[in-house]
Amino acid sequence: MIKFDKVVKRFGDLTVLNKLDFEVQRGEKVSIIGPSGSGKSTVLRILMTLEGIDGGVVTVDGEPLWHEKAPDGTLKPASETHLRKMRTQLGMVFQQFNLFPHMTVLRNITEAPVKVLGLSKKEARQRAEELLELVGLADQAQKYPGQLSGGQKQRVGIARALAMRPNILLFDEPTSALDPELVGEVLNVIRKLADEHDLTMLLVTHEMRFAKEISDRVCFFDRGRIREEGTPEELFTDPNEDRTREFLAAVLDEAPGTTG
Ligand SMILES: Nc1ncnc2c1ncn2[C@@H]1O[C@H](COP(=O)(O)OP(=O)(O)OP(=O)(O)O)[C@@H](O)[C@H]1O
Repeated sequence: MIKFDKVVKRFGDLTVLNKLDFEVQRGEKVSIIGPSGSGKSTVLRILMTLEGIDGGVVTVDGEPLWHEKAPDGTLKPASETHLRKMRTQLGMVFQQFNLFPHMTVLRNITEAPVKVLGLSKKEARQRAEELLELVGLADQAQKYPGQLSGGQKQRVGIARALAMRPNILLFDEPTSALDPELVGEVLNVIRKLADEHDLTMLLVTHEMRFAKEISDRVCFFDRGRIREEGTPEELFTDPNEDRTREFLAAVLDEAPGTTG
């Protein structure tokens, strides 16, 4: 469903992704863990077409994301039309929620389906109401984001991403801006999605216990490459690489209550 083939990403002199090879199968739930600055969020931002690439090819559901096939079969840089089309396959849940503060919860969720997918207001509203039910916020539709707790805002963020019916859902540290007592309610919603839907999910997280619980596979990122990957049992219980072991020891030591 997702393939990074020798992908290079630079910011000025800094090479953030260094010929990254990475794949996610359809329906797979994959977590990315790793030290700060290792390029985890950049992978999601590239998929969301928020950042371009400097080398290699990214493929989503068999089609190049940042390229288009020319008539002679070669790849040329993607047009805005191609990017817009590809973008509809992906939804993203952001660390800082990114809700529109001047719109009600309902409008936050209906806006893109109406504007981008061309749904009627009625259809979009019906879809939004179902999703608010799913995330446990059916009674908050007319509130503004400023009237909600962080956990509620993030659940709206999840409903908003799902309203576009993406095939792939990306989570960028969805609980790291939340007070500890609000983390659980957001993780419960993500857990429910993982259990009940065949969405492909890619999650960047510092919640080690959660990554262990919901992932089919965990990838340890270090300096723009996958240093080690495996099932949660393999990676958390018996990592092969010293670097993985050091990282896990440090994070598990730092916050045993949330990461253990
Ligand atoms: N727009 C940008 N301009 C310049 N440098 C950037 C930009 N975005 C990210 N970087 C740098 O790229 C590197 C990787 O960033 P990225 O956000 O992908 O890391 P990360 O692994 O998600 O880290 P964290 O866990 O702290 O969020 C960092 O050194 C960051 O400072």
